[in-house]
Amino acid sequence: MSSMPAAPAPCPMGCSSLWSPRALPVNLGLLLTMLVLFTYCFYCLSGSCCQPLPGLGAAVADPPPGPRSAAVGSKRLPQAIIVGVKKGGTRALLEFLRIHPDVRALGTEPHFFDRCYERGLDWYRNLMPRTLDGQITMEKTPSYFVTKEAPKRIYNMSRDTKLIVVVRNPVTRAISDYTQTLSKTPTLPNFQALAFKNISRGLVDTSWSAIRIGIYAKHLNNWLQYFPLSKFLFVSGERLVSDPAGEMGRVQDFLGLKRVITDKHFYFNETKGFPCLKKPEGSSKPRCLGKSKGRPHPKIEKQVIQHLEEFYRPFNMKFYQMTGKDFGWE
Ligand SMILES: Nc1ncnc2c1ncn2[C@@H]1O[C@H](COP(=O)(O)OS(=O)(=O)O)[C@@H](OP(=O)(O)O)[C@H]1O
Repeated sequence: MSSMPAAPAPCPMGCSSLWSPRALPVNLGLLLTMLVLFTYCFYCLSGSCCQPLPGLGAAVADPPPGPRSAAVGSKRLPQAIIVGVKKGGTRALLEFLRIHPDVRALGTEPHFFDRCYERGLDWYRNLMPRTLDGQITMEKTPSYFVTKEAPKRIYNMSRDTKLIVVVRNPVTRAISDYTQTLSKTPTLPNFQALAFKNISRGLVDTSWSAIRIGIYAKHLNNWLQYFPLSKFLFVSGERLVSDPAGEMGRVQDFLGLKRVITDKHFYFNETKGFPCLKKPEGSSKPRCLGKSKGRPHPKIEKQVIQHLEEFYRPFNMKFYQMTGKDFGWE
Protein backbone atom coordinates (compact mmCIF):
# COMPACT_ATOMS: atom_id res chain seq x y z
CA MET A 1 0.00 0.00 0.00
CA SER A 2 2.89 2.31 0.74
CA SER A 3 3.76 2.21 -2.97
CA MET A 4 0.35 3.78 -3.84
CA PRO A 5 0.87 7.38 -4.92
CA ALA A 6 -0.52 10.00 -2.58
CA ALA A 7 -3.57 11.94 -3.69
CA PRO A 8 -2.43 15.15 -5.42
CA ALA A 9 -2.56 18.27 -3.32
CA PRO A 10 -5.20 20.76 -4.34
CA CYS A 11 -3.60 22.92 -6.96
CA PRO A 12 -3.83 26.65 -6.81
CA MET A 13 -4.85 28.09 -10.16
CA GLY A 14 -1.42 27.55 -11.70
CA CYS A 15 -0.33 26.46 -15.14
CA SER A 16 2.11 23.77 -13.99
CA SER A 17 -0.60 21.66 -12.41
CA LEU A 18 -2.60 21.82 -15.63
CA TRP A 19 0.20 20.11 -17.47
CA SER A 20 0.75 17.44 -14.83
CA PRO A 21 0.18 14.14 -16.66
CA ARG A 22 -1.78 12.72 -13.76
CA ALA A 23 -4.16 15.72 -13.75
CA LEU A 24 -4.77 15.51 -17.48
CA PRO A 25 -8.27 13.94 -17.68
CA VAL A 26 -9.73 16.54 -15.29
CA ASN A 27 -7.74 19.54 -16.45
CA LEU A 28 -8.15 18.95 -20.16
CA GLY A 29 -11.86 19.77 -19.75
CA LEU A 30 -10.96 22.94 -17.84
CA LEU A 31 -8.45 23.89 -20.50
CA LEU A 32 -10.99 23.44 -23.27
CA THR A 33 -13.56 25.54 -21.39
CA MET A 34 -10.98 28.30 -20.97
CA LEU A 35 -10.06 28.08 -24.65
CA VAL A 36 -13.71 28.51 -25.67
CA LEU A 37 -14.16 31.48 -23.30
CA PHE A 38 -10.90 33.06 -24.45
CA THR A 39 -11.89 32.70 -28.13
CA TYR A 40 -15.31 34.19 -27.40
CA CYS A 41 -13.84 37.18 -25.52
CA PHE A 42 -11.34 37.82 -28.30
CA TYR A 43 -14.15 37.62 -30.88
CA CYS A 44 -16.25 40.11 -28.91
CA LEU A 45 -13.39 42.56 -28.38
CA SER A 46 -12.66 42.55 -32.09
CA GLY A 47 -16.16 43.98 -32.59
CA SER A 48 -17.62 40.96 -34.40
CA CYS A 49 -19.79 39.83 -31.52
CA CYS A 50 -23.43 40.40 -32.28
CA GLN A 51 -25.23 37.20 -31.26
CA PRO A 52 -25.15 35.64 -27.77
CA LEU A 53 -23.39 32.25 -27.65
CA PRO A 54 -25.99 29.56 -27.07
CA GLY A 55 -26.38 28.98 -23.34
CA LEU A 56 -24.54 32.13 -22.22
CA GLY A 57 -27.81 34.00 -21.76
CA ALA A 58 -28.98 37.56 -22.03
CA ALA A 59 -26.42 38.96 -19.59
CA VAL A 60 -23.76 38.59 -22.27
CA ALA A 61 -26.02 39.57 -25.17
CA ASP A 62 -27.32 42.86 -23.74
CA PRO A 63 -25.10 45.78 -24.74
CA PRO A 64 -23.70 47.73 -21.81
CA PRO A 65 -24.95 51.30 -21.38
CA GLY A 66 -22.87 53.89 -23.21
CA PRO A 67 -22.11 54.47 -26.89
CA ARG A 68 -23.26 50.98 -27.94
CA SER A 69 -26.74 51.65 -26.59
CA ALA A 70 -27.14 54.10 -29.54
CA ALA A 71 -28.32 51.03 -31.49
CA VAL A 72 -31.82 51.51 -30.13
CA GLY A 73 -35.04 51.02 -32.00
CA SER A 74 -35.63 48.45 -34.67
CA LYS A 75 -35.19 48.06 -38.38
CA ARG A 76 -38.54 48.23 -40.12
CA LEU A 77 -39.72 48.05 -43.69
CA PRO A 78 -40.42 51.55 -45.06
CA GLN A 79 -43.89 52.95 -44.54
CA ALA A 80 -43.27 55.61 -47.18
CA ILE A 81 -41.16 55.52 -50.36
CA ILE A 82 -40.13 58.23 -52.80
CA VAL A 83 -40.72 56.17 -55.94
CA GLY A 84 -39.88 58.75 -58.59
CA VAL A 85 -39.09 60.38 -60.80
CA LYS A 86 -35.46 60.31 -61.89
CA LYS A 87 -34.09 63.90 -62.00
CA GLY A 88 -37.32 65.21 -60.48
CA GLY A 89 -35.71 66.53 -57.28
CA THR A 90 -35.89 63.31 -55.24
CA ARG A 91 -32.56 63.85 -53.46
CA ALA A 92 -33.56 67.35 -52.39
CA LEU A 93 -36.85 66.03 -51.02
CA LEU A 94 -35.17 63.21 -49.07
CA GLU A 95 -32.51 65.50 -47.61
CA PHE A 96 -35.15 68.03 -46.58
CA LEU A 97 -37.25 65.30 -44.96
CA ARG A 98 -34.31 64.04 -42.96
CA ILE A 99 -34.41 67.21 -40.87
CA HIS A 100 -37.63 65.93 -39.36
CA PRO A 101 -37.05 64.12 -36.04
CA ASP A 102 -39.77 61.60 -36.87
CA VAL A 103 -38.25 60.56 -40.18
CA ARG A 104 -35.36 58.14 -40.59
CA ALA A 105 -34.28 57.57 -44.15
CA LEU A 106 -31.79 55.38 -45.94
CA GLY A 107 -29.15 57.62 -47.53
CA THR A 108 -28.45 55.46 -50.57
CA GLU A 109 -30.85 54.10 -53.17
CA PRO A 110 -31.43 50.41 -52.38
CA HIS A 111 -33.04 49.52 -55.76
CA PHE A 112 -34.82 46.66 -54.04
CA PHE A 113 -38.05 46.64 -56.03
CA ASP A 114 -36.30 46.88 -59.38
CA ARG A 115 -32.83 45.28 -59.25
CA CYS A 116 -32.44 43.41 -55.96
CA TYR A 117 -35.85 41.89 -55.35
CA GLU A 118 -34.46 38.34 -55.31
CA ARG A 119 -32.57 39.17 -52.12
CA GLY A 120 -35.81 39.14 -50.19
CA LEU A 121 -37.60 41.39 -47.70
CA ASP A 122 -35.30 40.50 -44.79
CA TRP A 123 -32.31 41.79 -46.74
CA TYR A 124 -34.25 44.95 -47.56
CA ARG A 125 -35.35 45.49 -43.95
CA ASN A 126 -31.81 45.02 -42.74
CA LEU A 127 -30.63 47.93 -44.89
CA MET A 128 -32.98 50.32 -43.12
CA PRO A 129 -31.98 52.68 -40.32
CA ARG A 130 -33.34 51.87 -36.88
CA THR A 131 -36.48 53.68 -35.84
CA LEU A 132 -38.31 54.23 -32.58
CA ASP A 133 -42.08 53.84 -32.30
CA GLY A 134 -43.75 56.73 -34.09
CA GLN A 135 -40.85 57.37 -36.45
CA ILE A 136 -41.27 56.76 -40.17
CA THR A 137 -38.78 54.67 -42.14
CA MET A 138 -38.20 55.91 -45.69
CA GLU A 139 -36.11 55.30 -48.77
CA LYS A 140 -35.94 56.76 -52.27
CA THR A 141 -35.30 54.97 -55.54
CA PRO A 142 -36.57 57.05 -58.48
CA SER A 143 -36.43 54.18 -60.98
CA TYR A 144 -39.31 52.41 -59.21
CA PHE A 145 -41.78 54.72 -60.94
CA VAL A 146 -40.96 53.27 -64.37
CA THR A 147 -40.47 49.65 -63.25
CA LYS A 148 -43.36 47.49 -64.38
CA GLU A 149 -43.11 45.07 -61.42
CA ALA A 150 -42.59 47.69 -58.69
CA PRO A 151 -46.26 48.48 -57.86
CA LYS A 152 -47.17 44.81 -57.36
CA ARG A 153 -44.04 44.14 -55.31
CA ILE A 154 -44.60 47.15 -53.05
CA TYR A 155 -48.26 46.22 -52.70
CA ASN A 156 -47.21 42.71 -51.63
CA MET A 157 -44.92 44.23 -48.99
CA SER A 158 -47.71 46.49 -47.70
CA ARG A 159 -50.79 47.88 -49.37
CA ASP A 160 -50.60 50.81 -46.88
CA THR A 161 -47.26 52.08 -48.21
CA LYS A 162 -47.35 55.82 -48.87
CA LEU A 163 -45.94 56.70 -52.27
CA ILE A 164 -44.33 60.02 -53.12
CA VAL A 165 -43.62 61.05 -56.70
CA VAL A 166 -41.62 64.19 -57.42
CA VAL A 167 -42.51 65.28 -60.94
CA ARG A 168 -40.88 67.93 -63.08
CA ASN A 169 -41.57 69.34 -66.56
CA PRO A 170 -40.79 66.25 -68.69
CA VAL A 171 -38.82 68.29 -71.24
CA THR A 172 -36.51 69.79 -68.57
CA ARG A 173 -36.35 66.38 -66.89
CA ALA A 174 -35.21 64.75 -70.17
CA ILE A 175 -32.49 67.40 -70.61
CA SER A 176 -31.40 66.92 -67.00
CA ASP A 177 -31.24 63.15 -67.57
CA TYR A 178 -29.21 63.68 -70.76
CA THR A 179 -26.85 66.07 -68.89
CA GLN A 180 -26.17 63.38 -66.32
CA THR A 181 -25.37 60.74 -68.98
CA LEU A 182 -23.22 63.25 -70.88
CA SER A 183 -21.18 63.93 -67.74
CA LYS A 184 -20.28 60.22 -67.64
CA THR A 185 -20.02 59.67 -71.42
CA PRO A 186 -18.61 62.81 -73.10
CA THR A 187 -18.76 61.15 -76.55
CA LEU A 188 -22.57 60.90 -76.38
CA PRO A 189 -24.40 62.15 -79.52
CA ASN A 190 -26.20 65.45 -79.09
CA PHE A 191 -29.61 65.64 -77.38
CA GLN A 192 -31.52 66.20 -80.60
CA ALA A 193 -30.02 63.15 -82.30
CA LEU A 194 -31.14 60.94 -79.42
CA ALA A 195 -34.57 62.50 -78.86
CA PHE A 196 -35.85 62.24 -82.43
CA LYS A 197 -36.14 59.50 -84.99
CA ASN A 198 -36.78 62.22 -87.52
CA ILE A 199 -36.84 65.83 -86.37
CA SER A 200 -38.29 67.33 -89.59
CA ARG A 201 -41.29 65.02 -89.24
CA GLY A 202 -41.34 65.60 -85.48
CA LEU A 203 -40.93 61.88 -84.77
CA VAL A 204 -39.89 61.48 -81.14
CA ASP A 205 -37.88 58.41 -80.15
CA THR A 206 -39.87 57.00 -77.24
CA SER A 207 -37.48 54.08 -76.92
CA TRP A 208 -34.92 56.47 -75.37
CA SER A 209 -35.37 56.26 -71.61
CA ALA A 210 -34.83 60.02 -71.17
CA ILE A 211 -38.00 60.53 -73.22
CA ARG A 212 -39.98 57.53 -71.96
CA ILE A 213 -39.64 58.37 -68.26
CA GLY A 214 -41.49 61.68 -68.84
CA ILE A 215 -44.69 60.00 -70.05
CA TYR A 216 -45.96 60.15 -66.47
CA ALA A 217 -49.60 59.26 -67.25
CA LYS A 218 -48.56 55.92 -68.72
CA HIS A 219 -46.45 54.94 -65.72
CA LEU A 220 -49.02 56.15 -63.22
CA ASN A 221 -51.63 54.00 -64.90
CA ASN A 222 -49.55 50.95 -64.03
CA TRP A 223 -49.43 51.99 -60.34
CA LEU A 224 -53.16 52.65 -60.21
CA GLN A 225 -53.78 48.95 -60.92
CA TYR A 226 -52.56 48.34 -57.35
CA PHE A 227 -52.82 51.53 -55.32
CA PRO A 228 -55.66 54.08 -55.06
CA LEU A 229 -54.83 57.73 -55.72
CA SER A 230 -55.13 58.46 -51.97
CA LYS A 231 -51.87 56.57 -51.38
CA PHE A 232 -49.94 59.03 -53.61
CA LEU A 233 -48.52 62.45 -53.10
CA PHE A 234 -47.32 64.26 -56.21
CA VAL A 235 -44.68 66.82 -55.38
CA SER A 236 -43.92 69.56 -57.88
CA GLY A 237 -40.19 69.53 -58.64
CA GLU A 238 -40.47 73.18 -59.71
CA ARG A 239 -42.14 74.26 -56.46
CA LEU A 240 -39.61 72.29 -54.44
CA VAL A 241 -37.10 74.83 -55.81
CA SER A 242 -39.26 78.00 -55.78
CA ASP A 243 -41.06 77.32 -52.47
CA PRO A 244 -39.39 74.43 -50.60
CA ALA A 245 -41.13 75.15 -47.29
CA GLY A 246 -44.58 75.22 -48.93
CA GLU A 247 -43.99 71.92 -50.71
CA MET A 248 -42.53 70.36 -47.56
CA GLY A 249 -45.67 71.40 -45.68
CA ARG A 250 -47.74 69.24 -48.05
CA VAL A 251 -45.31 66.35 -47.69
CA GLN A 252 -45.42 66.46 -43.89
CA ASP A 253 -49.24 66.56 -43.91
CA PHE A 254 -49.36 63.58 -46.25
CA LEU A 255 -47.02 61.59 -43.99
CA GLY A 256 -49.05 62.52 -40.92
CA LEU A 257 -46.11 64.41 -39.44
CA LYS A 258 -46.10 67.56 -37.36
CA ARG A 259 -45.09 70.54 -39.51
CA VAL A 260 -41.55 70.86 -38.21
CA ILE A 261 -39.79 71.73 -41.48
CA THR A 262 -40.62 75.34 -42.30
CA ASP A 263 -39.15 78.33 -44.15
CA LYS A 264 -36.79 78.79 -41.18
CA HIS A 265 -34.82 75.78 -42.45
CA PHE A 266 -34.04 77.14 -45.95
CA TYR A 267 -32.09 79.92 -47.55
CA PHE A 268 -31.60 80.63 -51.22
CA ASN A 269 -27.97 80.23 -52.25
CA GLU A 270 -27.36 82.71 -55.08
CA THR A 271 -24.22 80.96 -56.30
CA LYS A 272 -25.87 77.56 -56.47
CA GLY A 273 -29.16 79.00 -57.72
CA PHE A 274 -31.09 76.62 -55.45
CA PRO A 275 -32.47 76.52 -51.94
CA CYS A 276 -30.08 75.04 -49.41
CA LEU A 277 -30.45 73.87 -45.83
CA LYS A 278 -29.47 76.12 -42.96
CA LYS A 279 -28.95 73.12 -40.66
CA PRO A 280 -29.02 69.69 -42.28
CA GLU A 281 -29.49 66.54 -40.20
CA GLY A 282 -26.56 65.89 -37.89
CA SER A 283 -24.79 69.17 -38.68
CA SER A 284 -24.85 72.76 -37.55
CA LYS A 285 -23.40 74.14 -40.81
CA PRO A 286 -25.50 75.24 -43.82
CA ARG A 287 -25.37 72.79 -46.69
CA CYS A 288 -26.37 72.71 -50.36
CA LEU A 289 -26.75 69.50 -52.37
CA GLY A 290 -23.67 68.26 -54.22
CA LYS A 291 -22.29 69.33 -57.60
CA SER A 292 -24.32 66.73 -59.51
CA LYS A 293 -27.56 68.37 -58.30
CA GLY A 294 -28.45 71.61 -59.97
CA ARG A 295 -25.82 71.51 -62.71
CA PRO A 296 -25.98 73.65 -65.86
CA HIS A 297 -27.68 72.08 -68.87
CA PRO A 298 -26.35 72.22 -72.43
CA LYS A 299 -28.11 74.72 -74.68
CA ILE A 300 -30.86 73.01 -76.67
CA GLU A 301 -32.39 74.60 -79.79
CA LYS A 302 -35.76 76.27 -79.27
CA GLN A 303 -37.34 74.25 -82.07
CA VAL A 304 -36.30 71.00 -80.37
CA ILE A 305 -37.85 72.13 -77.10
CA GLN A 306 -41.08 73.12 -78.86
CA HIS A 307 -41.35 69.76 -80.61
CA LEU A 308 -40.94 67.97 -77.31
CA GLU A 309 -43.45 70.24 -75.56
CA GLU A 310 -45.99 69.33 -78.25
CA PHE A 311 -45.18 65.68 -77.87
CA TYR A 312 -45.69 65.72 -74.09
CA ARG A 313 -48.77 68.00 -74.03
CA PRO A 314 -51.47 65.29 -74.33
CA PHE A 315 -49.68 63.08 -71.79
CA ASN A 316 -49.33 66.01 -69.40
CA MET A 317 -53.04 66.83 -69.75
CA LYS A 318 -53.89 63.22 -68.99
CA PHE A 319 -51.57 63.28 -65.99
CA TYR A 320 -53.22 66.46 -64.63
CA GLN A 321 -56.59 64.81 -65.06
CA MET A 322 -55.52 61.61 -63.31
CA THR A 323 -53.91 63.41 -60.36
CA GLY A 324 -56.40 66.30 -60.15
CA LYS A 325 -53.45 68.71 -60.14
CA ASP A 326 -52.23 71.13 -62.80
CA PHE A 327 -48.43 71.30 -62.67
CA GLY A 328 -48.30 74.25 -65.10
CA TRP A 329 -45.76 72.87 -67.53
CA GLU A 330 -47.31 74.62 -70.57
N1 LIG B 1 -32.35 72.34 -53.48
C1 LIG B 1 -31.89 71.76 -54.59
N2 LIG B 1 -30.57 71.73 -54.85
C2 LIG B 1 -30.11 71.14 -55.98
N3 LIG B 1 -30.90 70.56 -56.90
C3 LIG B 1 -32.22 70.58 -56.68
C4 LIG B 1 -32.77 71.17 -55.53
N4 LIG B 1 -34.12 71.04 -55.59
C5 LIG B 1 -34.39 70.41 -56.71
N5 LIG B 1 -33.26 70.11 -57.37
C6 LIG B 1 -33.21 69.44 -58.68
O1 LIG B 1 -32.96 68.07 -58.44
C7 LIG B 1 -32.51 67.56 -59.69
C8 LIG B 1 -31.93 66.19 -59.49
O2 LIG B 1 -33.01 65.34 -59.23
P1 LIG B 1 -32.89 64.00 -58.42
O3 LIG B 1 -32.27 64.26 -57.11
O4 LIG B 1 -34.23 63.36 -58.42
O5 LIG B 1 -31.87 63.20 -59.34
S1 LIG B 1 -31.59 61.63 -59.30
O6 LIG B 1 -32.64 60.97 -60.07
O7 LIG B 1 -31.50 61.20 -57.91
O8 LIG B 1 -30.29 61.51 -60.01
C9 LIG B 1 -31.55 68.60 -60.17
O9 LIG B 1 -31.51 68.53 -61.58
P2 LIG B 1 -30.42 69.34 -62.45
O10 LIG B 1 -30.75 70.80 -62.28
O11 LIG B 1 -30.60 68.90 -63.84
O12 LIG B 1 -29.08 68.98 -61.91
C10 LIG B 1 -32.14 69.90 -59.64
O13 LIG B 1 -32.76 70.68 -60.63
